[in-house]
Amino acid sequence: MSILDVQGLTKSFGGLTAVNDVTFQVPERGIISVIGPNGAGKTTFFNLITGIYTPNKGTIQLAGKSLVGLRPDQVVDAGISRTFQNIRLFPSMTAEENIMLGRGVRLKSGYWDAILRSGKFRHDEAEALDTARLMLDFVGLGKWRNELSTNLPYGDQRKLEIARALATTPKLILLDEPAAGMNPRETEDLKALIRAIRDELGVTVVLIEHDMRLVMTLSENITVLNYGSKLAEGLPHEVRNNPEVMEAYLGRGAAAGEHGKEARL
Ligand SMILES: Nc1ncnc2c1ncn2[C@@H]1O[C@H](COP(=O)(O)OP(=O)(O)OP(=O)(O)O)[C@@H](O)[C@H]1O
Repeated sequence: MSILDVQGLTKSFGGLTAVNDVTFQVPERGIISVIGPNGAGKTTFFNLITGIYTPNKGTIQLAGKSLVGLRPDQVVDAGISRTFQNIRLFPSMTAEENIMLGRGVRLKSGYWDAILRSGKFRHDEAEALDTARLMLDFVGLGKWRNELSTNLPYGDQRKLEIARALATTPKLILLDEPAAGMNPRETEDLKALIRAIRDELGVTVVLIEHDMRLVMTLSENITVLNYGSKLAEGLPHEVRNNPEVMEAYLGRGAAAGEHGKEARL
């Protein structure tokens, strides 16, 4: 059964159709990748799902509930969290504080509860701390709990962002280029972590990724976007051997030269 069901999704910026009539279904507890050359519309697609942009056309349903028109925080509340292409941590906060901030979205106590430090607020705060610690341990960063996030090694900062997204207890997590800038060992660790997110937490994973080795070995299904439209969809070996997909990557001579990783399918 699909946990995420996207039908005919379209988004234009002026004359440019960044996402064009895309239909996309994600099975519950799947690990699915969205790939495509630079500018193909991948991040815009994530921005539509997470309420940052409103689509011109199309529907988005999470477990049967429509997400179109919801604000980003409401989408998180509905059960989708995400990480971003560029690291978005608060450098002057500790690893634990960064995660508690993520968990804050789920808390129900309001402004006056906080001012008055009501029982509800203290309960929520304790729960947020528990979740933060649990998620830090889950991603293997327990030892960095009280360290400023800026002092963490690069790969660990990316893991911290994943922990923060997980702290909202999502049904589905969207990872935007999680391996960007990672060395091969960090990428291997990331692969194991993504599998654990699905296997141990039961969270469905959708990732945008340019590292083809990671995509091909991790994904159960791959959707390829090109100029905003869905070019192909299928199992990793089907996508890898699809002549249209090869053309989309290699046909852009500049992309093959500048982004060698992308060109190697
Ligand atoms: N807010 C915006 N306003 C105008 N154009 C935009 C906006 N956001 C994205 N675009 C355009 O939409 C197209 C798709 O961009 P998008 O960032 O979604 O691609 P991408 O596949 O994620 O690329 P990359 O792999 O380089 O991150 C690009 O031509 C981009 O310039």
